[in-house]
Amino acid sequence: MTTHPAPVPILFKRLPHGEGLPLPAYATEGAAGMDVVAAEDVDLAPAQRHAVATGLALAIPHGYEIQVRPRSGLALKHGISAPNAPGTIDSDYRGELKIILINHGQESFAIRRGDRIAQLVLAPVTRGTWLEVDDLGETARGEGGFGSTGGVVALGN
Ligand SMILES: O=c1ccn([C@H]2C[C@H](O)[C@@H](COP(=O)(O)OP(=O)(O)OP(=O)(O)O)O2)c(=O)[nH]1
Ligand SMILES: [Mg+2]
Repeated sequence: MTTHPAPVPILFKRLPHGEGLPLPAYATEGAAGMDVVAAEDVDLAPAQRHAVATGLALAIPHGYEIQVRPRSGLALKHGISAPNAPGTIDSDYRGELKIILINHGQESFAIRRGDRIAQLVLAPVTRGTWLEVDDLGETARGEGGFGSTGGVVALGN
C-alpha cells in the first residue's frame, strides 16, 4: 500500500444546491488534484465563460491555498479551460467555490450537474516580505530574459 503524509483537513459546508453531490476526490492513489463536480447545468457556447457553481463553501486551514486547475482531457478534447488557471482559493474565503471555465472550442459544450469539471490542488503558502537593497548581486543571467538564452533548439546542439 502506498503511504501518504497525513491529509490536511479542509472544513466545508454543503450549500442547498450541492446536496447529494460527491465531494471533490482523488481519482487515483497518486493523483495530485481532487476532481470537483459541477452543481449546475450549463451549456457553454464557444468563447463563453461561466463561473460554475460547486455547491461547496470552504474553510481551508491557515497557511494553505487551493489551486483550481483545468482537466487536461476536457482541454484536449473540447477546448474547455480555466482562464484564471491556476485559480486561487484563499484560506479566508467563505463564499461558494466556483470554477471559472471558458470554451475555447468550436462547439457548444454541455456541463451537467455531477460532471467532473476541474481539479483542486491543496498547496502550502509561503509568505514573503520585501527588503530593499542597493545591490542585488551578480548572476550569470543578469538582466537577460524573454528568450535571451536562445530559441527552441536545445543547448549543446
Ligand atoms: O477560480 C476561482 C478563483 C477565486 N475564487 C474565489 C476564492 C478566492 O479566495 C476569491 C478571490 O479570488 P482572487 O483573489 O483570484 O480574485 P480577485 O479578482 O483578486 O478578487 P478579490 O478582490 O475578492 O480578491 O474568489 C473562486 O471561487 N474560484
Ligand atoms: Mg484577490
